[in-house]
Amino acid sequence: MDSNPPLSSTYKTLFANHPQLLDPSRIGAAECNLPIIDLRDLTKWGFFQVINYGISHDLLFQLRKFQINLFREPFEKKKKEKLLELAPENYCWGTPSATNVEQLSWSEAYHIPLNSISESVGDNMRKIIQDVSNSMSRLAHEMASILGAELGDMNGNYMKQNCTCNTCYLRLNHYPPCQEPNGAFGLAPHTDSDFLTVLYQDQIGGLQLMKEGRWVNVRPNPRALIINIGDLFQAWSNNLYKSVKHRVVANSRFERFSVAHLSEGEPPGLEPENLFEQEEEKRRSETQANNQHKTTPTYI
Ligand SMILES: O=C(O)CCC(=O)C(=O)O
Ligand SMILES: [Fe+2]
Repeated sequence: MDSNPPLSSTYKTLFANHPQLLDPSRIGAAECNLPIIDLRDLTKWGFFQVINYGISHDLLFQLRKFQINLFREPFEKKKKEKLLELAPENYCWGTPSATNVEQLSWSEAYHIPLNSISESVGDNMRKIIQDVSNSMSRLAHEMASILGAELGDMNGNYMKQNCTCNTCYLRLNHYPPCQEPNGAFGLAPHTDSDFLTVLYQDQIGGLQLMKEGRWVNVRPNPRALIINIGDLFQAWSNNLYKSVKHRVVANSRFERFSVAHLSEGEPPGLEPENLFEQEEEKRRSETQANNQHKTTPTYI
């Protein structure tokens, strides 16, 4: 017995009445390859780039201009004055506890807790920081919900519940040129302690990450933002996603700027303003433990 329905016999007359439909060219179309998303890449790398992320280049450029002007202020002013109306601890430079070059970060940074922005920063700047951080938070949540779907968290609920603006901050990084003969780290090796980091870097390069036991350079892409998995996400995903060790090498000729949006979770009993101090501390101890990886990097 035929298992197909009687399509031919039923619709024979329909076709017979419309012979023009039988021209085979009417069903022709060009061939295309659908984009392939290799989910294994996401679990292997821990770092990836996104494009068309829905944040205007103009907005990011305004933030970059502000960032450059901010770091151009005299050092004494940055050290003593509340330039962003933030506490002096929100500005940091070098690595006060370093006892050797391997532990040193040749950089300065502003940590901006996102919950305090509204009261603190001057109007124009506040708007730019708020717009960038809102957009980056939205992007982080979107990515978390895509990645979380693999783990059965269909709406990114975990991150929604645990990472709020109370626990997130922007870190403005500046890496001055370093002419010391033996080179230096702009940022000593570390993993990010947060859930997910969104990074906006300039085109100078210097970010390196650990891949299969070797350091590799990340080639900057002007169209892309970088997303990386933090320790919290690794733990929550039961090690499916990896919080990958990374560092920045200092450049002897050019300064470099980057902005990191960090989505911390709310650890019980820890005040948000202590989060970045905790992260600095974590970096310091990691630097001491991990410098055996100082090998020549290759580009990826
Ligand atoms: O500046 C960079 O490229 C990386 C910054 C970074 O790793 C961080 O702020 O945690
Ligand atoms: Fe980092």
